[in-house]
Amino acid sequence: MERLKSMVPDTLKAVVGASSADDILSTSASLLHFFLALPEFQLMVRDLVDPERCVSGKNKDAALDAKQKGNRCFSSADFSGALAFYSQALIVAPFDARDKDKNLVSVLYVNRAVALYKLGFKIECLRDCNRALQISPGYAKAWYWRGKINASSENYEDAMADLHVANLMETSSGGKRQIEGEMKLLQVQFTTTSGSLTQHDENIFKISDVPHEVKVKSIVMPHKGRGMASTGEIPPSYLVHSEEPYAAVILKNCRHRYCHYCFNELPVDAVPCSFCAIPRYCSEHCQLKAGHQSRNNVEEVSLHVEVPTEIENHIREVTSENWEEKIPEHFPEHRHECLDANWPAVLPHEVVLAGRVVVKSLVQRRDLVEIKALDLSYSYTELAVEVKLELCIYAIVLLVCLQRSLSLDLPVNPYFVYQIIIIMCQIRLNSMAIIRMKSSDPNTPQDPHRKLSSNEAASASTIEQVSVGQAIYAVGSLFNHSCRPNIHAYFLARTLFIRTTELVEAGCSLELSYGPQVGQWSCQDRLKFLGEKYCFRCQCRSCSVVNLSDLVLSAFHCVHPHCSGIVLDTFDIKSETEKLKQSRHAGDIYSLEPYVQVDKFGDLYAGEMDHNAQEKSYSSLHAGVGYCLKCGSHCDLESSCLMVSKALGNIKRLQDGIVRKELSSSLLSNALESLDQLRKVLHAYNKSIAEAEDSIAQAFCFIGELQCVMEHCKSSIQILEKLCSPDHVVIGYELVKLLSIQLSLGDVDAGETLNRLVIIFEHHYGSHAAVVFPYLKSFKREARKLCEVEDS
Ligand SMILES: C[S@@+](CC[C@H](N)C(=O)[O-])C[C@H]1O[C@@H](n2cnc3c(N)ncnc32)[C@H](O)[C@@H]1O
Repeated sequence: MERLKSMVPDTLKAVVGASSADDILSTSASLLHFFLALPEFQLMVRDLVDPERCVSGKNKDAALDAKQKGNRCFSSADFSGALAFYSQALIVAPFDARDKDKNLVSVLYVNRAVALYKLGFKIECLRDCNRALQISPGYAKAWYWRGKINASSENYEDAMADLHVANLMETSSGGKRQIEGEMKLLQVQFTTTSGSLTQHDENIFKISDVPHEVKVKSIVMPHKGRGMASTGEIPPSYLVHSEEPYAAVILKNCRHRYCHYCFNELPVDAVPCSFCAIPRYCSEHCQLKAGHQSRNNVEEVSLHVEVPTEIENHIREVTSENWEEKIPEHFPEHRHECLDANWPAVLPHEVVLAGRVVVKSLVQRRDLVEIKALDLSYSYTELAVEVKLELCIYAIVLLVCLQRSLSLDLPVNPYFVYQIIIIMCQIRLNSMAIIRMKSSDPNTPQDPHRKLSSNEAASASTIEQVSVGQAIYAVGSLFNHSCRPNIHAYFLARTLFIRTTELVEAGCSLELSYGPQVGQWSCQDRLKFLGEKYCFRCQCRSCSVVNLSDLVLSAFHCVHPHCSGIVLDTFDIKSETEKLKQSRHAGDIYSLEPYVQVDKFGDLYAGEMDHNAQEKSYSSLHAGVGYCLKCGSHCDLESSCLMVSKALGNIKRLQDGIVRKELSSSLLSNALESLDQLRKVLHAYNKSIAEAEDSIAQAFCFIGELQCVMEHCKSSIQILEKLCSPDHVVIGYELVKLLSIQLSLGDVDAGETLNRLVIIFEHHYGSHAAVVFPYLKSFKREARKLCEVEDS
């Protein structure tokens, strides 16, 4: 991209930079004309679409090489290593390649099944045996291992039938003897009351919670454009919206860990795309939904002997592809991208997402005259020159790639470039990051029934949110932003869910947070982020009134230790004064009374005032730079700032020590001293203190001093409760940490923490709380045990 950008002549760059939304068509024409005549551009596009140069193509030699490495690991009993190499081989193995006389993919599935068997992954082993048999129904080894795994799961009837088929298919006498030995053993164990190893796909969520009757409608709001509002009163925790994405794409750094369709964590028996070496799916179900087609090169089974009907039925049942299950009409997102093309692997994920939107729109309209995908707002004119140039170039590259890799006759003309630019601008403004909770995903190997104990519990239970995908939701995009939202959005698989977090009155707008929230970011930072990322100046109420959180987030303490007043520096006081000018509600300022001398503002808010009175009051606030807003005492901000920066330096060194796993006692004692200093000079609710408390808690966790971890964790939560609110979802995340420590310590307060945690999570995730946080179950079990011990 940088090379292409640098080739654009300055005059053309200037035209693009100065272009407005109305000029996109003419700018597209000039740029397209320039690039189509540029040999470097043609070379680059050829690399992106040429199957010969494709990095994402299948490669038999690489597959055989990985298989051999897997075999070596297996021989030395390194089954995890073998599993990894067989999985790697499956990703690059061409679907029709042969290994000696067998289909290579089936061989690899069976090899992986055996490694999974050795590692105790029963369901995964069975699934891999089935996959091998669906490609090669006559593969004796696959039947044999299917029999073994069914037998070990006490599924004797199936096991016997599998071994019977294995024996029929096996051609070597040694092999037959082994199978017969196994059958004899099984005969002894055989019981008809077998527990069946049911094959279910755990990665597909069964969503029982559907939105209640619709209580939302689209409205047009002053300064915010379209938005969504309630039609009647909506209770808290009410599911107001759920939606599948118009199009979605996985982030590049998540390709190896998450399913490319549903974005859940991949199981150990992930299924690769049969045609290219990039996507991995958690199941055939996801693979099919992403656009995979049923295979027609399945091998024939030829049985030379008479077999009983039940065995014939068993073979048919196991080997027939179970892909005919009813899948709702769905656009195959990945299908057009995997015809040996490089571009989906190489171009940024937003560009691939734009490609998916374009193709879906074309396929749905069934004509190639116009792409009219989404009716979403976008910004172009306000974008920086470099951003505009990049968008235009990517649109041209994408169009040419789509034209060459699709069998559709897609015209490469300025009008199409223009439409793709608009789609890219819509994606910039409206796409949502699909989030997963790290270490709390329902499909992580973490066992939700495991006992929480020792300092492992303390360190493992930090909730981290990870962006795994980017998606466009047609209706979800209409919800506007508020820095104090009244709805909460989250994802299960690809589905977006939106729930109220408070009682919403009839006609009230429903607004979620695009990222920055009161208590987490300062007002200035929120405005900056929203301006840069979404091109708007936030008009939510929280940005126009004075909030305690905005005042204290980075404030200093009054020089009098017992005064709770706030001392602001120039930067904060300027912006807060600006808000005061806008404020017309006395209540906004009176609620700050414990921290600010309200009398100073007098009747400022009691309605319309004369200009001089306003000026006088504001200037008295201006005079407060470095002065306590409550008692007026002066604070030497210069020396305070120096002290804070030194103390924060020590906290940073402690954090680095934790990351490097090198924690000396001097690092910890310096950090504790620094925390004391921060407490002296910063306001009691300053966010830096909460962060320092948290880092120190982590350090104590590292050395196993759980009592200290608990104390610092509680202190951090107390500050966050003031900054956000006691029932904010981030408090829930912090309570997870505290609870796991309390459980490890056998602290009886754990029950109370658990109750708070459950209330917060159910408030934000409703009946999905247990799916999003599967370990809630083990927390409940542990807390119950603790209470029983206490009672007895
Ligand atoms: C995802 S869209 C929301 C729907 C949009 N209002 C529409 O008419 O399509 C985001 C855009 O809505 C507007 N918007 C959303 N929240 C806003 C807020 N708090 N203040 C001002 N504008 C807002 C901005 O123009 C922003 O770029």
